[in-house]
Amino acid sequence: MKRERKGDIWDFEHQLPAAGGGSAHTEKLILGLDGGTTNTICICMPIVAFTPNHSPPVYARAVAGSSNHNSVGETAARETLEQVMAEALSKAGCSRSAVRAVCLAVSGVNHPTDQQRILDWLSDIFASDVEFFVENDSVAALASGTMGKLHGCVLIAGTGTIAYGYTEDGREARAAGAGPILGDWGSGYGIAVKALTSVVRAYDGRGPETMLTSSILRQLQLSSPDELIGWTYADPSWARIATLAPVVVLCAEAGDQVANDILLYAVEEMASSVKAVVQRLGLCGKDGKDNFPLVMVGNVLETNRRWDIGKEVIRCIVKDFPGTRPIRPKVEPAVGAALLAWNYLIEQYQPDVE
Ligand SMILES: Nc1ncnc2c1ncn2[C@@H]1O[C@H](COP(=O)(O)OP(=O)(O)OP(=O)(O)O)[C@@H](O)[C@H]1O
Repeated sequence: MKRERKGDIWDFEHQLPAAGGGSAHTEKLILGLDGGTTNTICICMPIVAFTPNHSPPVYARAVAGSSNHNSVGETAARETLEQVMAEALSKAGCSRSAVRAVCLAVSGVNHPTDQQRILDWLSDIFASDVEFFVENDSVAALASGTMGKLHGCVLIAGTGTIAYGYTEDGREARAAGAGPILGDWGSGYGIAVKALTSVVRAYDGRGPETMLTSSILRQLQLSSPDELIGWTYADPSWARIATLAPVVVLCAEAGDQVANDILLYAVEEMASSVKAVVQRLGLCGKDGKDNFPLVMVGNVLETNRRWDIGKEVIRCIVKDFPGTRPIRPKVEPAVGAALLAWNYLIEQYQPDVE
């Protein structure tokens, strides 16, 4: 089957209906899943042509809990994934037989054995002609910025942080993402831990006074830094500690030097993760000037009023790699996952696309 380009719309010799045409009950579908440590999102997208400048059509969206097998165990992770796919299909008014491809991008998939286990149970659920893609969740984040193309680097910074990169010939590399104990200082958790440490150091007389003390105590409704010991021992979970990161930004914006230094350190850490990946994969070319997409995802990189962490990270990277093309995705990672499968199906059907 050949693909023709008509204006800005990819058409497929009438094999694919145009967006909005036909009923959800008869169209072939792609399921895109973004499975995180906190929740799992599944979207259902028809296999239709759409203009590159417009959002991909999404028929249904369902949300469930964690599907990271490291956090919840394999049985619970599988149940969550099955449940969220069933719910998305039900919302779209479609049955499992309409599914043509499934792209599961799940955190905790780090090794070919993880992939194989998921592929095995997916093939028990769906018909034999369904295409499966099982990837780490950073793949969906990258694809959400590149509209399904696996090329470039993605920097994710939320509770945790990781940099992941792919070349067009299928090589991949990652940096950071090993957890806070192993040095993810660019993460929301890393920023918050540095802030809490600074408060304790100031209280002991081991470090400079900082506005972080009053701001963090106010935020946590505590009256003395001594009480931070009980607060951290009570529940040291990463997500709970990481919620303090915005306080650090506010203090830095108000001129606090300690908070400012914590953010500068986080910026350098994130930039060095990206640079390591870009260099290992040669995304920047031999002279370091080639263009490559850098997809930026996660709340740490979202725009703050004055101290914009994402902008500072980009500034640091561009100094070494002027061809960096920063992208803030317009679609969510679950849609990125679906687009990955969409692109693959198109390439399969249209091998002689220009
Ligand atoms: N305005 C802000 N400035 C800096 N950091 C922020 C801001 N708002 C939230 N954060 C940080 O972002 C974290 C949440 O980010 P996000 O929701 O992207 O990640 P997550 O999905 O919880 O974690 P992960 O991506 O690691 O699985 C918060 O816990 C906090 O550390």
